[in-house]
Amino acid sequence: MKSNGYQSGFGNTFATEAIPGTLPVGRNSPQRVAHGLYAEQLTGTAFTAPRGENRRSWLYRIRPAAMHGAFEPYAASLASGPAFHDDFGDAPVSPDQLRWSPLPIPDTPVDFIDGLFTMAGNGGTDAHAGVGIHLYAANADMQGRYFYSADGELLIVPQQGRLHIATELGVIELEPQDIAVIPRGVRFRVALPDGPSRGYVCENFGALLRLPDLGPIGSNGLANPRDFLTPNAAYEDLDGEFELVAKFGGRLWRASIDHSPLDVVGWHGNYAPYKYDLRRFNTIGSVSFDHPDPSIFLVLTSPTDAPGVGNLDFAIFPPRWLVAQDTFRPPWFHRNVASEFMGLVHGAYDAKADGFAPGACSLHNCMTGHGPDAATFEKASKADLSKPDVIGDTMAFMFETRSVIRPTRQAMEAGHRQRDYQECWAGLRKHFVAP
Ligand SMILES: O=C(O)Cc1cc(O)ccc1O
Ligand SMILES: [Fe+2]
Repeated sequence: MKSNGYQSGFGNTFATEAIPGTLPVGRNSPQRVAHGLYAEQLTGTAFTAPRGENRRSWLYRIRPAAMHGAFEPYAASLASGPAFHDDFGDAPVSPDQLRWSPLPIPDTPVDFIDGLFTMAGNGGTDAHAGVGIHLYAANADMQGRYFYSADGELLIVPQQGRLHIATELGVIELEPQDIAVIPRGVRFRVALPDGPSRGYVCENFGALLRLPDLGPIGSNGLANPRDFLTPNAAYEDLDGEFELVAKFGGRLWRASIDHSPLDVVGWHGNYAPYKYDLRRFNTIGSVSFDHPDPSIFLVLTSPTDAPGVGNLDFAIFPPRWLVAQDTFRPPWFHRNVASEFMGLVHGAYDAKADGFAPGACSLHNCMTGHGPDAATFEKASKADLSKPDVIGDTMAFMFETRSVIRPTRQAMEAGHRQRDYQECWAGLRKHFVAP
């Protein structure tokens, strides 16, 4: 399925048709839809959600989404069964700092769905709160099968290789340093134009992601709404023996389907996938002294009922100038009430000299001490502050949540876990000399 381009704006009410004259005018559900299509509504919020929060779209499609065989539990072709689930377990979570090297690319054909490996999470779809955090490593296109999650919206952060995401509402083409959000329920298929591919996925069980308020920053800055792109309608009219894989209640299910569900010829509404190029982020920082709190790096937030407290905050650490005077310029040592899962898409991260390669990830839970490693501390404490410093080649990110992030058993046991991570602080020497 080819891209038909994009419409710009965050959360807009869009109207798009792949064949002219598809969308009904002045109503949503006429007695007969143009071109013999079916009308179907897809809601992403409660019917009665306040207008500013209300999200729904009307889809005009070749066959209704109801048409497929019975679902049965999905047994992945992988020997160990699906590694993609919401089993965050009830085992005690240690407050240790944790870090993992990049997930190895498989040496047998594995597509995006079978390549998903659940690392950590909290809450769940029933609680309408929390997140699931997953890595993917894949090398094959999803062929003859389609996927949706009924549990949460999917924030996709590719790290290696482009993703061609054909969705019911149109095509999204992503490359590393772009992100995409696929809403709960929207069916899609992922192809990998570059072959071996890797990245991160955060499934959001809470309120839908939105742009944060800007407070005293004003009416512009950080991620600007017009840089968010939603696809124009595109469809395929395919009959065949296909599979529909669903994530529902934290588990994978499969059903046979005798046609492509990507058969939406036109749609209108404000519940739709979108993408954003992280390089468009307008980065704001200190031009006097001190390293600011990372809230200035917020791209998207899923709020909770508590003012200012995120269910999921998605922040990035993009290229920027460091000019602060009399300041330790990299991230300071800290302990936070929030829990932080970090990844690196590109380059190097300014708090870690070694061991945090693109594709790696780390987890620093509530009140767990962390910060620059010994080599970074040594270098930044002696840096010449009379000159500005540019961090050119970097794109790190953080999924931050209000609740403790529980690493899965498979993540704790994984071969790519760096069991010696805490050693990165061991070289911090005692400098104190009592006067
Ligand atoms: O490296 C981290 O742990 C993330 C982080 C970055 C920063 O600039 C300030 C605080 C913070 O938690
Ligand atoms: Fe941190």
